[in-house]
Amino acid sequence: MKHIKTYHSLSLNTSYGDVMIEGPITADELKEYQFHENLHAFRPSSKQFAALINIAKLEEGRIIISRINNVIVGYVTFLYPDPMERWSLYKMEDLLELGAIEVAYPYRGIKLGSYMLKLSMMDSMMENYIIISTEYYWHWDLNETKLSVWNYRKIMEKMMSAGGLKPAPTDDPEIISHPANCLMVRIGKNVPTSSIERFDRLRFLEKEKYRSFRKGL
Ligand SMILES: CC(=O)SCCNC(=O)CCNC(=O)[C@H](O)C(C)(C)COP(=O)(O)OP(=O)(O)OC[C@H]1O[C@@H](n2cnc3c(N)ncnc32)[C@H](O)[C@@H]1OP(=O)(O)O
Repeated sequence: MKHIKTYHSLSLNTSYGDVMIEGPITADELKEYQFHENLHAFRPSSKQFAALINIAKLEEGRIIISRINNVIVGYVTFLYPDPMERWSLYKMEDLLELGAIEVAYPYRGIKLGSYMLKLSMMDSMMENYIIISTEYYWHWDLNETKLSVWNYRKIMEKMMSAGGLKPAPTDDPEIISHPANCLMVRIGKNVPTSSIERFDRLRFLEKEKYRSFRKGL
């Protein structure tokens, strides 16, 4: 599969001034910018910036950013699921994971997350992918926001729906270990039925396992 990346951008007028939402951004372009020090929800900001640069270099990797002048204040990543994870079991070339989305603390609640997802889907290539996002409440910034898991889950659902991702059932043990966790999915218009069927099996691997135990019964 050829992963064609087409750049899109939009400018948002906010109380913090104009914010440029743009991407997919190349690794060289990323290196031209500063990374806001408050982008540390997943790991220290310098390490996260280095991770983003590496993702941008991947053939399938996509980085969409929110930028004020030359400072990156938000980002979203798309790449193949981690080879250690269930979602890479069938090595589906048309299955991408929304790996992480983050907006620096002072700039939250002004729709940057929603707009980054909207912009991500403007590239018609995204219609060729199944996009997943695994939502685990232990990845959420409950400390800084002081929100309950359920209110945080509401934010995630609203924001993800801006990119067309919707909660979808699965029997993944980690996801079903807490009712606020969920799998979010967007199936592009050009995804073939064979991929959708393979993805359905992937969502319900436990069922598959029991079916194979029953062989001959
Ligand atoms: C796959 C993963 O990455 S899971 C982990 C997700 N990332 C994190 O938790 C990292 C820390 N959190 C963040 O960076 C941000 O809070 C994000 C990325 C979750 C949300 O980004 P934002 O730009 O603030 O989201 P955005 O402004 O688009 O808000 C989406 C909706 O939630 C609402 N919302 C956002 N923050 C709050 C809040 N603190 N309280 C109540 N509602 C809120 C918005 O009003 C909006 O609702 P609306 O569409 O009805 O107006």
